[in-house]
Amino acid sequence: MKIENPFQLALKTYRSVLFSTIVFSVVINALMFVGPLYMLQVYDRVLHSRSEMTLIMLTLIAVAMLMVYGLLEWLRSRVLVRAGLRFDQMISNGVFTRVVTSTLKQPQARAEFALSDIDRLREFFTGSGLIAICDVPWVPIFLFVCFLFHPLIGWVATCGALIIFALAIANEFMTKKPLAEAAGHGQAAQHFSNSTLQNVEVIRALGMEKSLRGRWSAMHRSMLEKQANASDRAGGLLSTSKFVRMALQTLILGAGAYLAIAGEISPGAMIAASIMMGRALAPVDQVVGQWKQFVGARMAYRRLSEIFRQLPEEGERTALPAPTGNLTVEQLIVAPPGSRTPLIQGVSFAVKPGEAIAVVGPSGAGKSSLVRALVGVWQPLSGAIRLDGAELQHWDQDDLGRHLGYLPQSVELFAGTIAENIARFQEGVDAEEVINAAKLARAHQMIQNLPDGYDTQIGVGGRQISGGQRQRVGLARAIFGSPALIILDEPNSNLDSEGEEALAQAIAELKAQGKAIIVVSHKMSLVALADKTLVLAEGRMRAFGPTRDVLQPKPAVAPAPAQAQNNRSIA
Ligand SMILES: Nc1ncnc2c1ncn2[C@@H]1O[C@H](COP(=O)(O)OP(=O)(O)OP(=O)(O)O)[C@@H](O)[C@H]1O
Repeated sequence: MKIENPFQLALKTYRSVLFSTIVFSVVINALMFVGPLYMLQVYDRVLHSRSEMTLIMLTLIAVAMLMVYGLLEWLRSRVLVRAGLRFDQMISNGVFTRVVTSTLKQPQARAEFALSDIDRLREFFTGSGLIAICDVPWVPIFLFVCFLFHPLIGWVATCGALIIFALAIANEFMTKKPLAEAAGHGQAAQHFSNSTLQNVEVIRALGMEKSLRGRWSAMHRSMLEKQANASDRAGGLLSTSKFVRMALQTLILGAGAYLAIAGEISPGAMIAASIMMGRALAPVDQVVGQWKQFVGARMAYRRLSEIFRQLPEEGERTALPAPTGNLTVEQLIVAPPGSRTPLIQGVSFAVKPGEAIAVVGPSGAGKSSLVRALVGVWQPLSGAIRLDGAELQHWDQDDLGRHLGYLPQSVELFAGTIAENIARFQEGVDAEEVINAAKLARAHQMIQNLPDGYDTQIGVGGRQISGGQRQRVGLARAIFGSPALIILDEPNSNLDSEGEEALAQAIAELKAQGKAIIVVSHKMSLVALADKTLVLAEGRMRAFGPTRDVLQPKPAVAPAPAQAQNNRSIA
């Protein structure tokens, strides 16, 4: 049996809403007859009989029915808005997860726009777009009534509706391509500006503003040109359809007057026919007016279907017992997402609880690439990474994350307070847990010295604290929740000697607690703490064994004792 994804399920639940929208639309459209019927009665009956009582009664009935009409419109919009919220609730988490996964797997795919696609689709469903479509089936009914008045009136109205519809189709064909291109250029420009603005300080300091602005403005201009192209094409058609609508109102009254003079219809029918034609053309007009929204919603629907198709729902994974920190890596080959060119080739090693391993090697050796695979961010091309015997892919990613401590090279903190960052933004976390992690990371005192302590807002990317402070908070975040395996990618790159000393103490304490630790570092002070060392060069494992054995016999890697100061660099 084919399992439906959350998007298909959400669309399915929308069907019942669609049904009630159709029911509402039926009654609302039936009430559209109130206006023409009222005019017919007033012109052909009341004006002849001059009965004020009849006029008052008719008017009261008409007003009462129009009140029902207003009430139903209000109810319909309430039902749709609520359904829209439900639709959003059903898919937004799924979309967010897929955007994260897709961005990891194919960063160039710009999956983040799927998040605004949810709004676009919801707005279409809850706004006038869907209502316009539900009203379209009424067009033939209203036209039929026009024919009942007189075939000539029916034909004028039908031709009018056909011309307006044909203009809308022509509009779609002529603007589809430039509008899609404009959307593509617009997204590229937005993506570029979003990522560029994250580095405003460098832009200003290095005088890069002009060149980057030039790049952005070229993308922005391309979007505008395509949009202008679409608007140019649509402009002529829009004014033609406006003219057609106005001309039709005149023509129908003219045709009605002609038929009234000829005695074929009553003057009341002439006015009623004009109103009826207005009703018949209204949904056509609405569909034409909503066309852009409709096209946008269709594109959003396609993109969302695609992202759900490409990244199917992952079945519930069997919950594995908490790991002790036994990591084994076997013949690992790793390539970055979307590539088959390996950056890591044939790496094998193991780390046990209570053991620390240092990963060393020159710049570009593949140390961070290895770490990305070890934390499950990059998938191995072949080989295996096992945590307590279970391959990383067999873990639920969130579950795995709780047992992993990871400090990336660039730290990557998020806008929020220090406490929120240390607690990995989990809700309902005990403050003591946060403080314990900070104490273990030797960051407690530093945090206390900040203006608002643990409640200090650190801004986007943690820019409001220093690089060294970021690294200490990042370490506290890595060890929050007492993970079994802790992987630190150059954790001391921004630390002063006091910070390095604190880091060494933290690592020693974590080791004593039985944590398995992997540290990437260029600094001897940290490598010396490791029980074993893995030497990487050009993505390959050059050596692996007890730190003393790996570093001592090779003077090229471990300099002579006279130079072996704590802070010297290796590799
Ligand atoms: N996302 C990526 N896509 C393609 N190639 C990448 C990607 N990330 C890294 N590389 C390449 O992989 C190689 C290893 O990079 P990596 O960051 O793993 O090195 P490293 O040993 O951590 O270096 P450093 O000590 O300077 O941090 C480099 O040649 C780099 O260009």
